[in-house]
Amino acid sequence: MSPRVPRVLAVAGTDPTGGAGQHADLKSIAAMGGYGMSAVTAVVVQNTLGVRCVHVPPVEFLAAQLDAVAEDVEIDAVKIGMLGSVPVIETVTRWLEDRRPPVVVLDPVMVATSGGRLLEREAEDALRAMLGHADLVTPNLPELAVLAQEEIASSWAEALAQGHRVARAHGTLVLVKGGHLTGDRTPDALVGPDAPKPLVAFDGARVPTENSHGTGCSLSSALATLQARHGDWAHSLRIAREWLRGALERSGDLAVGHGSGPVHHFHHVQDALESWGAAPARFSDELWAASAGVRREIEELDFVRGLGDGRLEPERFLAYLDQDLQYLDGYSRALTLLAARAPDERQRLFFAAGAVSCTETESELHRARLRHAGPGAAGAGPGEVTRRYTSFLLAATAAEPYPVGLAAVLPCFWVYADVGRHLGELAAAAGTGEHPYADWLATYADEGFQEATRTARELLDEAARGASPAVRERMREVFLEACALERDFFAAPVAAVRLAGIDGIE
Ligand SMILES: Nc1ncnc2c1ncn2[C@@H]1O[C@H](COP(=O)(O)OP(=O)(O)OP(=O)(O)O)[C@@H](O)[C@H]1O
Ligand SMILES: Cc1ncc(CO)c(N)n1
Repeated sequence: MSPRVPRVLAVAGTDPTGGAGQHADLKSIAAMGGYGMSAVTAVVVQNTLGVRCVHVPPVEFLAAQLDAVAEDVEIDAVKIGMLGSVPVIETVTRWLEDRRPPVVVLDPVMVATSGGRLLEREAEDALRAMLGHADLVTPNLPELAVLAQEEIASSWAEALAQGHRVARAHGTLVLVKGGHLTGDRTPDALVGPDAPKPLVAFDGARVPTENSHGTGCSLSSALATLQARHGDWAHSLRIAREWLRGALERSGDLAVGHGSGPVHHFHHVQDALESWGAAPARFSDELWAASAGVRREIEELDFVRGLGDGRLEPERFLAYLDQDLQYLDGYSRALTLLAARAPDERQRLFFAAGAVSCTETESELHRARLRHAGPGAAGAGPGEVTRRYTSFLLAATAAEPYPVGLAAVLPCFWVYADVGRHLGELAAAAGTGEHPYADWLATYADEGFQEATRTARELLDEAARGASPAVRERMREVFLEACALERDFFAAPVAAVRLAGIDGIE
């Protein structure tokens, strides 16, 4: 009877960044409902950018690991990955001869996705000689060519024919994988020794991502696990492919490394966690936490305290409003640029509406105040911080990737909404009588503004999910830069008024 939770052993090398090798195997085995175990063949110093060096422990040590597992645990399937050298191949072969588990999947690892050899060239013959021990061999196209001792197939039809020659020569099943084909399809097919026609073939559109570190390891260990449970290779391949597609599509949820990143092995578990009410980890939460220091500095500014308790001198407030009006002009243009670049109608409308509201509602409030204060209240041109902040916004929204533009405009929503909420509390605490800035405070504490802030945050999280690690890093930088500019902006009117030497301020 097939075990409900198959016990699957990965015999493979390591990847300290967790995306390939036995780390990917253990995650994939667990993701497919198996119990994962691992014996180390080689300790590999690598990351998502490349392989740095390889240490092969004495083979006696590997043999002892294999025996320790087999003497204690009934192994339902084994997945063999990186072997590296002839003595390692011979050790694993001897173990298979003695204690072969019912399912053996061999991924003939030769070169990492990131480049870097993982099999010595002189070990290729020994690896070929081992193929007959496997039920299924899962080479990528360059590995298939080495096994066939032929040129790399340049079309899918050639790859299938080559797969059949390897299957026939070694009496095993071969999974011919199209991951290395050029073009937008990634077909996979199972080819047996008896006929060139595949036993089963699947096709699918290539997932547009650079995050393919460890896909081969992940697919082969998922297949070993599913096969131990179902005993049907075609069915196992169908499920494994569907899962791997999700793992590739959701790889952007992970922010791991600067090169070809890992796939998200547990994307389905993340969905389950969210459906159980576990708070999803949001990229915006990370950014918010990183900005805590700057936000504290904002709350401690004289200007902000005075605005909250109503004691702020009117001159300071007018100097601030004057700059804010000019700032809003730039901000509105930045939102318009984002609207033009938005990938869908919802986002386009959101930013276009934001641009309108900025110019009409908020600016009107400012103008009314400035008019009320009489001639001379409006200063000359934009101050240094106003100029710096608006130039930064326009550059980010016009010339950087769209998600980076989103990160640049978000603090103006979010920090303001947060300061507005904080000011509301200060105003309530100050309590008595008419608050001189009540109408102004109300705009930012307003539910409509808070709602717009929530939407802008959701859009940023959505964009971050599809972004590369490099773009996410840039989003983080730009978000923090915008928060620092918010702080400088709140601090500027005091500085400017001081510089102008207006009486009664110091
Ligand atoms: N961008 C992609 N979109 C969809 N499927 C992909 C993509 N990249 C890889 N795959 C699938 O992943 C599986 C393994 O791919 P591939 O042939 O590239 O393995 P590999 O080179 O052995 O991987 P690695 O060396 O990274 O472990 C195949 O089923 C392939 O179709
Ligand atoms: C240890 C190990 N095995 C396999 C691969 C192939 O991706 C890798 N990069 N590292």
